[in-house]
Amino acid sequence: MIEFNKVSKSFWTGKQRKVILDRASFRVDIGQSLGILAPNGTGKTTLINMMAGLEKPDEGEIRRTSRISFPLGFMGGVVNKHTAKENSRYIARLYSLDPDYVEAFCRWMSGIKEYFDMPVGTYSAGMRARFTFSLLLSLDFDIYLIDEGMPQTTDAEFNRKAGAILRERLEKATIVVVSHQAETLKAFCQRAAVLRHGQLTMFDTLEEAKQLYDYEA
Ligand SMILES: Nc1ncnc2c1ncn2[C@@H]1O[C@H](COP(=O)(O)OP(=O)(O)OP(=O)(O)O)[C@@H](O)[C@H]1O
Repeated sequence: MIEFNKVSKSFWTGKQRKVILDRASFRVDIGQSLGILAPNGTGKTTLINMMAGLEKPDEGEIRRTSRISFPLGFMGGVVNKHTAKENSRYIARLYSLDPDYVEAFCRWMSGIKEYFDMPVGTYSAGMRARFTFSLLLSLDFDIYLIDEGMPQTTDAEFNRKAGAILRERLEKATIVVVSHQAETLKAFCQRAAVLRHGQLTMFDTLEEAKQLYDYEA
């Protein structure tokens, strides 16, 4: 479970205060995958980072009682001068998992072949996306946090494998996806919300959330 209790977050740009959350309260429950709609630049990444514990609120409290992932695509724990093999084994140890398993899973899932044994700094954007997505799925979380949907890769074999693994995970895990478009959220969420004016408004269906979102736009 992730619970935001009267959470406020804003940034001072030098000219104005950019409000992301204004005493917002809401909960993400296990078993209820949530899609959050928000226009670009309104705070999707900040919100996901706060859920992950990477950013602190200015005020209020965030309670996290489950195993919550880092955001998909977050490269904070990945060292560019090390290979995918080294990175995956190191991160496995951080999460007290078997390094052989995590390495083998990522090697198979990412499909980046000999690049798996080359420094991450030499990868194309697509290879990075495939590696970080594999890394996320190799670790066991109750809630997976995803910023703007799945990595866009042109590799059909990877997309097929990733889709299958994700569907399998969805049976057990909960996913929180933030996006500026409803289409991205369709495949994942049971509930939906709209981030606007510093509040997260919850809806039972994506269709209802989309109506408010489209109306505001
Ligand atoms: N550290 C910071 N200092 C000042 N402003 C910030 C900071 N971090 C984010 N912002 C501003 O806060 C707003 C929300 O940023 P955020 O990256 O969370 O939005 P987003 O919805 O994910 O954006 P995008 O869709 O463009 O990725 C933006 O206007 C951004 O410029």
